Amino acid sequence: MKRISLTRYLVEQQRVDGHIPGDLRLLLEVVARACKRISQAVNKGDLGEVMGSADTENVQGEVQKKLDIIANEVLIEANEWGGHLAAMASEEMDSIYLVPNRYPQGEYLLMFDPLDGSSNIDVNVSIGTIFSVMKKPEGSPGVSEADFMQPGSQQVAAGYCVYGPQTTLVLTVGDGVAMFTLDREQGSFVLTKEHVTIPADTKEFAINMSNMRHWAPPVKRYVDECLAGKEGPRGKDFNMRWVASMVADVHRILTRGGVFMYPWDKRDPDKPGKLRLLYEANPMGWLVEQAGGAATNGHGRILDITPTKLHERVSVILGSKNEVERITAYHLEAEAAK
Ligand SMILES: O=P(O)(O)OC[C@H]1O[C@](O)(COP(=O)(O)O)[C@@H](O)[C@@H]1O
Ligand SMILES: [Mg+2]
Ligand SMILES: [Mg+2]
Repeated sequence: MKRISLTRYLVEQQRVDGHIPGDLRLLLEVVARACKRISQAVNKGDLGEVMGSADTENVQGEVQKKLDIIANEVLIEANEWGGHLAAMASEEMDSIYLVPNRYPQGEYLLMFDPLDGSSNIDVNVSIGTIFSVMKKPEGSPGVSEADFMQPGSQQVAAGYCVYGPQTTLVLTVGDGVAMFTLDREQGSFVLTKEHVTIPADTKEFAINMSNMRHWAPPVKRYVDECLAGKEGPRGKDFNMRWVASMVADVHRILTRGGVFMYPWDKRDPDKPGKLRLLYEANPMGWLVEQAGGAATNGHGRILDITPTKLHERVSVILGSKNEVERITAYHLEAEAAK
């Protein structure tokens, strides 16, 4: 099979298909380079100074791991000087990061979860980086947090890099989903899957079952029906998986189908969900849609939500289309019955 590098794939997206402008291509190459560096740090594990807690908290009150901070710094350092970006936003930073004046200013906004699945770092289970790219709204002078308040449908690129047994970068620029495996000897990402497609039906669901007693009735109804198996209303047995790293759970769904849920629950009723809209739900939602799946918050399409704050949280249901539609219909039915 002909080896196609990420660089070549992106050049083809730019030149042959005209899908992306040159500066977006260069920006994506920089993000990929940063992911390679994060992958190296992850692989060092206990041999490097990368494991354990940093004994600090992020703006969301979560204890930061050393790797959360390292990954955040790697992404900023790699991206701030290239001239493609206006600003960045990250799970690990309270407010937006403006490209310093000493560097050329670009027109793109980059959002990222530098290290997703933090609780899995110390136990050597797959973790990853999630990213989303949008354009600064036209005509807006300077750059401010308001520029980031665009629905996910405005994304021009989105992806993640999963650091597992293999390091795999998964990308969409609106022309389907492609996967690139890191060839560690060559130091380059090589195209290993194109036109990724999620089957519309599945027999596998992913949810943190320990929260069952807190779920809303439509979520409980769906999972109860799955658990009832062949003898239940679905007439088939279901399997369950929960890695507790969204990147790894979504990667499985892009690879073999399934449905992933991190729904609203009544532990903290004012919080719409656990996952963040701008740098977790939006990029994953778009990837899943580009692979033929669906992504909703139980009520409507995630990509249609206009955010009101940088670290906005959202309820997430994504994956195989027919299952996501079923769970969303259960929510809408419950609402209509109120
Ligand atoms: O520990 P829980 O409740 O199962 O939550 C797991 C979820 O939290 C996350 O780890 C949140 O991401 P961060 O590690 O980036 O905060 C998701 O990746 C994952 O799906
Ligand atoms: Mg995360
Ligand atoms: Mg994180």
